[in-house]
Amino acid sequence: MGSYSAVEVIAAAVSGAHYPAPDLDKLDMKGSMLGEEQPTTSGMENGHQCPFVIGVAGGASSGKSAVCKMIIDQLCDHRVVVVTQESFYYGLSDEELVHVNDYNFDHPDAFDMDLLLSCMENLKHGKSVDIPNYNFKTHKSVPRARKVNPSDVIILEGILIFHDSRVRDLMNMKIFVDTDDDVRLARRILRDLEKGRDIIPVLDQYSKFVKPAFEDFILPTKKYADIIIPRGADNSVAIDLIVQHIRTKLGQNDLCKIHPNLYVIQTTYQIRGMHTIIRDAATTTHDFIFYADRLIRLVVEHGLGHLPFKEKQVITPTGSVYTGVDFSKSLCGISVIRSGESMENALRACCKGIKIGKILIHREGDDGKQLIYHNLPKDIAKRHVLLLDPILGTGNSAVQAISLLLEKGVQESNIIFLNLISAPQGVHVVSKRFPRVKIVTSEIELGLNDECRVIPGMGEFGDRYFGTDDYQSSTPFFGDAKDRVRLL
Ligand SMILES: Nc1ncnc2c1ncn2[C@@H]1O[C@H](COP(=O)(O)OP(=O)(O)O)[C@@H](O)[C@H]1O
Ligand SMILES: Nc1ccn([C@@H]2O[C@H](COP(=O)(O)O)[C@@H](O)[C@H]2O)c(=O)n1
Ligand SMILES: [Mg+2]
Repeated sequence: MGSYSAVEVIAAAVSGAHYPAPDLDKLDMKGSMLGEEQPTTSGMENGHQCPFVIGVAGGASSGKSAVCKMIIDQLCDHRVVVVTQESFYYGLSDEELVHVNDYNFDHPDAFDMDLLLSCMENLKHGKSVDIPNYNFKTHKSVPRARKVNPSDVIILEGILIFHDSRVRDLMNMKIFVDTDDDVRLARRILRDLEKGRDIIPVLDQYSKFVKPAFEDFILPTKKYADIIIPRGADNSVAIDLIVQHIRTKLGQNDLCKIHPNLYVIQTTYQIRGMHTIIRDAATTTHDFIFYADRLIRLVVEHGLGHLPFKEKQVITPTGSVYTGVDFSKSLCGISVIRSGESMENALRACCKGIKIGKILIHREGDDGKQLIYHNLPKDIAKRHVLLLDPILGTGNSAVQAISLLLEKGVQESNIIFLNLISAPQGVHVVSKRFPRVKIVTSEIELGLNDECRVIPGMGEFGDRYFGTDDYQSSTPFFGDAKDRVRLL
């Protein structure tokens, strides 16, 4: 079969859109092409900020490069660099070149992993590196190395990038692109024929080396993946979730460094999944309450972990001594009416019989706030206070509420402000004014829009939780929600 007709036949067999694979060796942050040295503009050298390292593994032609390109495109406001394992192929000796068809490019020994590791360690420590420039036609590294400067995100991509545990250990997130064998073979044939190779040696290489190496070395590394992406670049939902996770990590690291009293609970895909539901405008009141309650409970538990404790010993039913801790008893909750009231049940569920006071702050225009009502425990000055409000936006309500608590004699360091989402602006305002107040949140937002609303946000929390929003007003109320609405 001539190569032209083979291409035609195979092209017809490969379904779906054709994603032009970027030349990742030449691709750098924000999709720009490399070649020239990049300027280093971040605070890497001073104070060295550790980059977020993502490993992307998968069979040859599974779509690793296409997935990387999608991640880079979506992370457009962060500096991203891609390092491909292919750059670290050992060059072939003259002897090996004569028998190139017998050379196994899919075996772990084909790569100089020590050099890859040292480049990665330097990048992680904020140093620029020279990445070899491998040529697929000559099977040798060409002299002009690629200079790569440290970045916010480093993507390490390659068929066997999870094979070496030393390299795996450098990764903050491991992705395996899981694409059907036939699709990978079809894409590979197309790609190699386009490169000018002949079909017979391409198929020979596949059956002799590529397929066995996939089964023996690549597929067994799938177990190390944190995320497995079926269908590669076609799976935009998986890629969106990955990008959101990276954004959260990058954003929250910076903010937590600036504000040591900001605590963002460790994210998991459960937590991201719950956020996805409660942020979705189409979510019913019933589901909104259910998932908001689950998240609130996590935030409350985390907040309680910041309370002081005394060591306590107990005798277990086996007669042994268990040395544990005793919870702080001088505690109360204060909810900011009305959305903060949604957090009261979780607090009561965690702290039996806890006193909960209330503060009502009226919003005047976009940033003016007026305190119009409060009902606080009389002995509040002696207590640790868990201040409850699910959304920290501009920080104006929080400042009003915390100012009142301080007026009543509460010590600043005894206040823990619990919320579900925090805008960086609000965190700055509260932390600057009250540096000893702890803020515990489950996600940091992108920011505020022109109307001072949190984005991406989740809309008017109180309305969505108590079922009084227009969008969901026709939704029937269920159990707790109905009672809570009536209580208002
Ligand atoms: N989802 C997809 N649908 C169709 N073609 C794809 C898709 N993902 C990748 N391709 C094509 O398959 C080939 C191999 O993709 P690439 O991303 O380079 O894979 P890898 O980096 O894993 O070898 C490229 O020609 C690319 O255009
Ligand atoms: N000189 C070479 C070097 C490597 N290969 C093949 O490339 C594949 C890995 O690259 P992907 O982008 O597809 O992950 C691997 O299967 C090698 O066989 C080659 O053909 N020639
Ligand atoms: Mg590739």
